Amino acid sequence: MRASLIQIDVNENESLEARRRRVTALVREQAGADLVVLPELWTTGAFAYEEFATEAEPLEGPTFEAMAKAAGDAGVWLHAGSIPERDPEGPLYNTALVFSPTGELAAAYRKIHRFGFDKGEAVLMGAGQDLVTVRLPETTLGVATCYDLRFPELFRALVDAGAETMVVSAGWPERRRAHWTLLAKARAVENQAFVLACGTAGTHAGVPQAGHSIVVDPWGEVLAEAGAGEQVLTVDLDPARVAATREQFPALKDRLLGLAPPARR
Ligand SMILES: O=C(O)CCC(=O)C(=O)O
Repeated sequence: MRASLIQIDVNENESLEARRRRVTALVREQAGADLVVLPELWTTGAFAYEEFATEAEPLEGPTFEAMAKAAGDAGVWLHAGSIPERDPEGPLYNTALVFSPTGELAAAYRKIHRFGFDKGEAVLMGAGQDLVTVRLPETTLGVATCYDLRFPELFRALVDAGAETMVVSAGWPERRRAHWTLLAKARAVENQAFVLACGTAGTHAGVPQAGHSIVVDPWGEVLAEAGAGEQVLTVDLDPARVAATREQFPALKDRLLGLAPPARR
């Protein structure tokens, strides 16, 4: 299975429309991949709090339309990162979109853990409630967004829901890059799953971004890691490694604390 993570440079020198056009072209260029992943809130930037309300889109807005078409044109599964979603009957949400290779919406995931403590996303957006997994022919994706990476219980719940490949789209800041790398590896090792973590490059709203998108295998080995700038990180994965690792080192079967055991394969 070939995955391409597109680590987009998000900065204020480029208009949202220009970036959407550029990203659409980049996705189309990934024809031949099985899965393409984009970062969190790449239209506005994850720290551009003032723009969340002004640039929020209905679920099926311009970014949805562009990404659905790009997925269909390229014939790839596309985790299109997230958008600030305007729910006509509720608050804004930080919503990730996943499209099938025919351009159909396969899943929408509203970020559960909002970042900012008492400001920013934590007060400007509503919290999602639902876990999201997506069945691909080769693997089952577990979907998470940025700050979610700090909450191992979410990933364990995704394992219980059948996830084998955790896809994390993010706008992670440079000053906590060490946490990003460490947590991506930890989530892979503890869940014996692939982790595909795609962040942004550049600086927006005065916050330099970490870049360093990373792909970790179920044994915790780093298969690929991006640098700081805009980059397409392409990697070939063997999805059978998940079952093999869980079989050879069956730590998930030793869970206690009253949690449901993982389904046996
Ligand atoms: O947890 C962190 O350090 C960064 C989280 C974040 O930037 C986000 O969720 O948007």
